[in-house]
Amino acid sequence: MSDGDKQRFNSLKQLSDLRFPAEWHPAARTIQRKIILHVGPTNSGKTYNALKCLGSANSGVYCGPLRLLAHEIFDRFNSKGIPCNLVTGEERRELKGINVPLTSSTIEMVNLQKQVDVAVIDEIQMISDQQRGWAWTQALLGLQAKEIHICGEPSAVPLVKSICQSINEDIEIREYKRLSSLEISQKSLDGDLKKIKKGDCVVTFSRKSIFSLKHEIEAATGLRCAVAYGSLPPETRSQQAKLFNDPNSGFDVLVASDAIGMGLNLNIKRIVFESIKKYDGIGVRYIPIPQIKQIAGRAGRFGTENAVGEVTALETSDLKYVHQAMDAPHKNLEMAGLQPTMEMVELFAHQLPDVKEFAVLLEKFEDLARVDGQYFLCNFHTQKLIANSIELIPMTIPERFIFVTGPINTSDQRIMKNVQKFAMLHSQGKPCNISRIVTIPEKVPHNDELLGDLESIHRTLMLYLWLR
Ligand SMILES: Nc1ncnc2c1ncn2[C@@H]1O[C@H](COP(=O)(O)OP(=O)(O)OP(=O)(O)O)[C@@H](O)[C@H]1O
Ligand SMILES: [Mg+2]
Repeated sequence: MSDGDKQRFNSLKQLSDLRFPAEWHPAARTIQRKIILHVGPTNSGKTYNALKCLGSANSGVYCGPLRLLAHEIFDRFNSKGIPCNLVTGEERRELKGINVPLTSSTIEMVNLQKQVDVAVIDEIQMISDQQRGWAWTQALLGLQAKEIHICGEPSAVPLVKSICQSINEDIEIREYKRLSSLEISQKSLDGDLKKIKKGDCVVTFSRKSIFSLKHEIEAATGLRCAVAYGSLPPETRSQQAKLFNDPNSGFDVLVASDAIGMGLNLNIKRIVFESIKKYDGIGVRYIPIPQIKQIAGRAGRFGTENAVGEVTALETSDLKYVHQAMDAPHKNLEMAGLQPTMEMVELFAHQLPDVKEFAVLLEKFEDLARVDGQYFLCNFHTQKLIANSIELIPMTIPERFIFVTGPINTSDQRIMKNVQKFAMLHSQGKPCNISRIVTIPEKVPHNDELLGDLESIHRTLMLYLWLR
């Protein structure tokens, strides 16, 4: 290796050194922050209590995992007469002409430059998520708040404690118990859909089976079913949840995927697992234990006639796994995610002028990056797929970074094509006429394929708003 090469290698190693992420946020390090961790099972009032502190603050921010939740908190505060703004990747709603003390935000979009009295970080266990974990780490290390309320599962306690210790911050732990009891049934439904009753939420893991189950249950019981699954737009999901919760809507059963695990207010009496396996992009696997617990925990709702929740399975063979999962002790999280900032990637790229492809650049960063034992580098898998699809379109590194970190479902080929169209227009400096890119169908979709098209159109519109 020549001296020049050595120097360049050292400089690359330095630029990809992620061992001290707390130092990325010098302003937060100058504030004496008080950290309160609210932990407990699903439906134990963690978020409720954290929001009570936020509601009485002079200034504050809520950081949530989903657009749906950010909206719900925004609505909740404003309807109580506490002015609150909304900031998500797709949408900004800012109340004009008055002093607005609060902001409800999706965690990736939270403003770390602003000083506030109180911040809430919800669903902290997501800090270990392979793709999105970095956003929780960033909020935890970077929020300039005098008081930070963190809510989540007990599995996150040792990791959050250890991160706080590493930055010399004290942490107070408040433990919660479920507000309603939860019974795991000894009997399955013996495969008989006729046994589905009002207040049941039937859980299955593919869109196809959600709709076929809905039709089968409606035929077998005469009850009408609302649906909720991941690629259903958040507004529709919340409208379906409202139908199910309203005893007079005529929709008495919910057929849903794991999308009910977070963010929806649901009045479920009993969770019925129709399936306990899911295709994860590679193979069919058992649903992980923490997820079974989170979904099951949705049964039973404090202060309603469904105060005691029940959990069962459609098939006897699946009920055994549900029991095992519910009895299993929780496993502590070990590492928090990190993602380099755009500036870091840009400086890194300057040292490698010969590397033209952005995906290769990301790969080199991944190879060289060093992290401390309690952190990991979030994977660049989707970023690399997006980078490859727009590789031939001329753009600067920061522009590429915006595209590759966008909310893009890379398994949807239609949206991947539209990403290229957006990138092309941007690169040519042309305005984007969205009605030329998507056409909203006039008729309600009546089959699986048309429904898939509609979901793609929605994703494209959301990406358009995000890029705007
Ligand atoms: N003290 C209380 N008084 C009235 N309602 C409450 C109280 N505590 C919680 N609730 C209600 O109970 C429900 C569950 O509370 P919350 O959403 O805070 O639970 P959580 O522990 O955050 O659950 P999850 O893990 O699902 O996020 C909510 O509808 C909430 O408004
Ligand atoms: Mg909560």
